[in-house]
Amino acid sequence: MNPAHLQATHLSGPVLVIGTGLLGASIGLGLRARSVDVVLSDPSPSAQAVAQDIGAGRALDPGEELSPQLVVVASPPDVTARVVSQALRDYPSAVVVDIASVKASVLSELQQDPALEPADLARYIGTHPMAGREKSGPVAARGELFTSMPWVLCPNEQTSAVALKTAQALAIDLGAVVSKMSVDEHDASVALISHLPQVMSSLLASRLQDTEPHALSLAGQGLRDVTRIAASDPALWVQILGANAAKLVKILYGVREDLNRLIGTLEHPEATGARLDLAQLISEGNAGQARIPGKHGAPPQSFAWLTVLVDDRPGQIAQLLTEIGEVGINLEDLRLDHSSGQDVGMVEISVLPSRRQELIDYLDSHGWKVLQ
Ligand SMILES: NC(=O)C1=CN([C@@H]2O[C@H](COP(=O)(O)OP(=O)(O)OC[C@H]3O[C@@H](n4cnc5c(N)ncnc54)[C@H](O)[C@@H]3O)[C@@H](O)[C@H]2O)C=CC1
Ligand SMILES: O=C(O)C(=O)Cc1ccc(O)cc1
Repeated sequence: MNPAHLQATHLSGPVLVIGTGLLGASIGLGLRARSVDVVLSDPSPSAQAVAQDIGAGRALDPGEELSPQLVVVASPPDVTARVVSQALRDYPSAVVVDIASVKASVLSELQQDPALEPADLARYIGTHPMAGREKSGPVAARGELFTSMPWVLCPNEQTSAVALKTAQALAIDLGAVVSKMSVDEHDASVALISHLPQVMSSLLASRLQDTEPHALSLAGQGLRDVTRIAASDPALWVQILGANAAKLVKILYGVREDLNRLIGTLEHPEATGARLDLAQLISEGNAGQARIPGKHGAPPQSFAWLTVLVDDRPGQIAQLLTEIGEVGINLEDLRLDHSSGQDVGMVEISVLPSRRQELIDYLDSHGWKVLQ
């Protein structure tokens, strides 16, 4: 559901970002690129200093009385309600948003906070940018993190039109695609779309801990695809999974059933119907995967991949991208890989299927080695 009835506006600032880790510093960088005045605050002096050094915003000037248009709380989920509550009281004319990965627990803590009046909650709106990385801290921050990524707004019953509009302006200024949901709809959705992938990735990657190096040396892109987020921060995920346990466990009951069925099939692979069961498993996966939307929330789009071999020396990839730009073909996605033990890199490129052959012919004729 898109809040299309709300006219898009931009932030005027100042914006105070509390919590200057990966997300807070990325928001600061993105807003600074639009020349919005961003003030940073973090209880960790090093997180604050790094965020300032990378250009995500400035410190409060000594003696400055800040009156922010917007406060963005980007702290860990378990302290988020407390930080929001303090911000609502410290800045009585500001809109306050948080970006924590879970929404119902934060709202319920705020609704039970005796220090807040119902009117305070009119200036608060929970939000969640569905963009991040498996790394944390401001060093990993990127101003473009939110470009074309979903950003969910979860207004509460009291949220004012101004608060909703200001949160929408934040997401739009950072290039995100805005949608609106209740906190329960949000938490049920992310249990499947974000929290299940995290636990499945962690479960799978944990199997690799004691694997022999000769087996690991065979690792290809498939394993990398499904284990990237297994490198995520345990401290953050303990909080996310704990806060959304009830919604996630319902999905895991279904996964357990499917897993039991698969184990039963594989224990007797020659039994009648076993092959059909396996085909069904893979086909059902095909059907689910095909439903994942493309960029900008567009309908699922399958792109065609090709692989280009490049020498492992500086400037090669930049040169390749420049040449692809010159032929006017839009890159939909890009992955880099290295052949173990060789001085070559592999650049995997995805483009619209209708442009794939044209790009292969162009790159071939310009001396690139294309693997099809
Ligand atoms: N990591 C990700 O990919 C995503 C994270 N989020 C949410 O964004 C929020 C921040 O996550 P990250 O930036 O990844 O974490 P991070 O660990 O990189 O940064 C968190 C920052 O909050 C600061 N902090 C700790 N206690 C605080 C307090 N009481 N008051 C103010 N700041 C405090 C820390 O010093 C740290 O600099 C979390 O609520 C998370 O659920 C949302 C979308 C994606
Ligand atoms: O790294 C990725 O691809 C992620 O999906 C990261 C992420 C982590 C937590 C969120 O609440 C949202 C996104």
